[in-house]
Amino acid sequence: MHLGVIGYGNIAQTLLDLLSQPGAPAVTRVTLLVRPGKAEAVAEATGGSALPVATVETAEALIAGGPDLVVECAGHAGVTAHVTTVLRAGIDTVVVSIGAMSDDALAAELKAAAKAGGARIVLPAGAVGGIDLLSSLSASGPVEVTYRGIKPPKAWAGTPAEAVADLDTLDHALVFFEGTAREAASQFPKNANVAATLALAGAGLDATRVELIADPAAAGNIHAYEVRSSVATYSMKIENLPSKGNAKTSVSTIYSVLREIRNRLAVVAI
Ligand SMILES: NC(=O)C1=CN([C@@H]2O[C@H](COP(=O)(O)OP(=O)(O)OC[C@H]3O[C@@H](n4cnc5c(N)ncnc54)[C@H](OP(=O)(O)O)[C@@H]3O)[C@@H](O)[C@H]2O)C=CC1
Ligand SMILES: O=C([O-])CC(=O)C(=O)O
Repeated sequence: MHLGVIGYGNIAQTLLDLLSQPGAPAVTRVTLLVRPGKAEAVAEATGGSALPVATVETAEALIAGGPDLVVECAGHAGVTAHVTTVLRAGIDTVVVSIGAMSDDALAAELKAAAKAGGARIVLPAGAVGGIDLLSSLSASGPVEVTYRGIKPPKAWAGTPAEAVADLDTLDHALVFFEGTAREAASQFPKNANVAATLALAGAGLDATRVELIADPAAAGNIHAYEVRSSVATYSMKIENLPSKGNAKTSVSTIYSVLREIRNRLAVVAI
């Protein structure tokens, strides 16, 4: 597989490492799409990689190389800037920054581009689990979903949480946001992609209730949610290890991307 990757931050860097390990999915080369002016530095940084890595600065250059699959891990701005072009070129794209789909106009544009190009938008489970069951249940009738995203205070740095609390001195768990998944995804683009994932799999962006919590005692990034439907009721709590390179992003997100790649190449997809 020739893999295209949009962004070269925490997720992309670790993904490249994982793809270079023995037993990794059979990705034979990678093209990275980075911000204008950064290609040379990134090419230097990836020079020692076990995989051949090319670095480009435009979506046009990315698609010209003919990748078999593209993974977006460049935040909501990266989705807006590049994914439409990739989909219109007929290349399936794994969109990690799922919260970008909470913008109805952008979501419609992405879907239209995918349809025109004959490509698919793949939304990975990311840092959460149970999306298969939730998506299945949503076909059975109404589902009720309540989600709580709990992270240590430092993971909320640079977000509107700072207006509500002093994150450096917070000594108790604080619910600083209550609202819908759509509101959470747009106000916390680096922290509430899970809320959007649950919403898109289940009750929708305006019906999925979300609480966001800063908790100095949190054991990592915690995603907890309850689902009620006529067919099944379940609850889930995931305690995720934060990434070394970005405390906001759980390591499991990167393995979820790896799973999407593995399933594209495997005889048995699971
Ligand atoms: N679905 C899920 O469960 C999860 C989703 N996410 C999403 O994944 C995103 C990436 O996470 P992570 O890797 O940890 O974040 P990082 O901030 O470490 O990396 C993002 C990278 O994307 C680059 N970038 C931004 N805009 C563009 C652009 N227009 N073109 C090319 N590159 C661009 C950034 O460059 P620069 O530094 O120059 O801005 C940065 O290097 C998060 O922002 C979040 O939206 C994260 C965790 C879980
Ligand atoms: O990685 C995580 O734990 C979740 C996350 O940042 C998000 O939902 O955007």
